Amino acid sequence: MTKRAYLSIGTNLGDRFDNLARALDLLMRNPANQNLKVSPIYETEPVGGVKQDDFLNIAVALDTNLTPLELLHWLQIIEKSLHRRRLIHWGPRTIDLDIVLYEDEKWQTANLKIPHPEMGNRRFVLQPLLDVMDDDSVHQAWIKRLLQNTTDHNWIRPVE
Ligand SMILES: Nc1ncnc2c1ncn2[C@@H]1O[C@H](COP(=O)(O)OP(=O)(O)OP(=O)(O)O)[C@@H](O)[C@H]1O
Ligand SMILES: Nc1nc2c(c(=O)[nH]1)N=C(CO)CN2
Repeated sequence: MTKRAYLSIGTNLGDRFDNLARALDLLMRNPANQNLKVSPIYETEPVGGVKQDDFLNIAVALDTNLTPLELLHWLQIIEKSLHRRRLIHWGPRTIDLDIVLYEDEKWQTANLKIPHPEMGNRRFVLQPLLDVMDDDSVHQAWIKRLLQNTTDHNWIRPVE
């Protein structure tokens, strides 16, 4: 059964534009993923207290025949192939791919939490997510409300 999934992707190490392009290419190399919609690219202030370079962030919507765990696994393969190293919690990374929403399903396991628990605290997730959200999505009104009410006032600006 095909499901609509929404991902958040961030990068602040190396060639950030190339990292995004490579991540999207790898994402769609899995034939279970179709109908990709990509948000504008935003440059964003690092959130979370670690001093580090600015991020590029995007969100994507896609149809997938993967289960949430299979999708997570595919995202981790992409992170590995882009040589992501996990050094500091909330620290710099070549690429980070998170599942934000998966249809209207809820997951609460050690390895996978959907909706992503931090989304409401991250303008860099909410704004691009709204950009790719389908108008008929059951989530749209909720995401608009989260964006209006978020206490995250770090800057984000679309890249020209
Ligand atoms: N919705 C989700 N999407 C991606 N990973 C998730 C999700 N929920 C839980 N995880 C788990 O989070 C781990 C990733 O941790 P990671 O080091 O990327 O955290 P982080 O990027 O520093 O922080 P954050 O997850 O808040 O962005 C993965 O191993 C995965 O099992
Ligand atoms: N602006 C921005 N800040 C972050 C980001 C990110 O993608 N963008 N990712 C983090 C770890 O998940 C921590 N802080």
